[in-house]
Amino acid sequence: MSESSGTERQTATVDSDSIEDPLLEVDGLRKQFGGVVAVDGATFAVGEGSLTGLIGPNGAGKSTTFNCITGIHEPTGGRVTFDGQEITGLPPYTLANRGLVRTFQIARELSDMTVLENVMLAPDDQVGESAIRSVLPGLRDDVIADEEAVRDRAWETLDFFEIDHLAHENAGNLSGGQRKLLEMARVLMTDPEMVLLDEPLAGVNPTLEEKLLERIHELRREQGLTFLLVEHDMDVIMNNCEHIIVMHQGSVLAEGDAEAITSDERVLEAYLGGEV
Ligand SMILES: Nc1ncnc2c1ncn2[C@@H]1O[C@H](COP(=O)(O)OP(=O)(O)OP(=O)(O)O)[C@@H](O)[C@H]1O
Repeated sequence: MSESSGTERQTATVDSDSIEDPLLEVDGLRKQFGGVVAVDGATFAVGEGSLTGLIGPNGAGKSTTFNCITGIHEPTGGRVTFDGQEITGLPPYTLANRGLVRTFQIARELSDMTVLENVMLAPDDQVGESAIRSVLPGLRDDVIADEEAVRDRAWETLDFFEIDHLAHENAGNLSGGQRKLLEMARVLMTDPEMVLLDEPLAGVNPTLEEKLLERIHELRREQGLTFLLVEHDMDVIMNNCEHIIVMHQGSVLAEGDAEAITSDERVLEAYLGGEV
């Protein structure tokens, strides 16, 4: 840093209050496992319709933050608000009914079912209650009874992700990348407003990676969906996310666009000091 500037070093920090139209707000989130404080007062917001990246060195607290938002872990402290309503500690199926979902790996028992069956069932581990109701939340009972509607919607979703040719294949036979597309198709069937993606591109080949990213951008553009993405691939984050939140040691170190983040000395220091 130049001493001659005479001013405070410019950083990428953006006050979360400055996020226009926040859909998700995380305020002072804390999660402790015994003596380990995994998340230590994380505060940030995700703008409606944005593709926001959550990054940080190994052990920064990204996955734990994710799990606290999506009802996998109960936070030790702090508050999570979605669409203006507090959702702190609510279970995944309640969140899914409100429009906040995350992708899940295809469970072992679903591997023996076909791709179409997987999509028609939707993630009942996520939504719970009636599988059919989970597929199309908010529909009237008489409509829910119409399995054909669910089937049509399932085919449309498979077509959108270009895995309709795999409809009758067992999910267990898919490649890693095809599984990721199926996981996305399953959450899309719940008609979400916001999707949280934890490492959606891990083990995905470049062709399918491009396809998945294209679909994410299309869903934002055409349906106004909001995405929060945890991803270790920096190129993916920098090239696709308009807003990036950097976590370090359980709290938010900096946030801003790719240019601001890559020129923030504290971010570079955090990564150099970490194991990345
Ligand atoms: N269930 C748990 N029990 C005890 N400690 C945990 C648990 N889950 C996470 N931790 C600890 O909390 C800290 C944050 O972990 P977390 O997995 O959230 O970080 P991360 O940023 O997602 O890391 P990575 O990029 O390596 O996945 C780490 O020190 C981790 O060892």
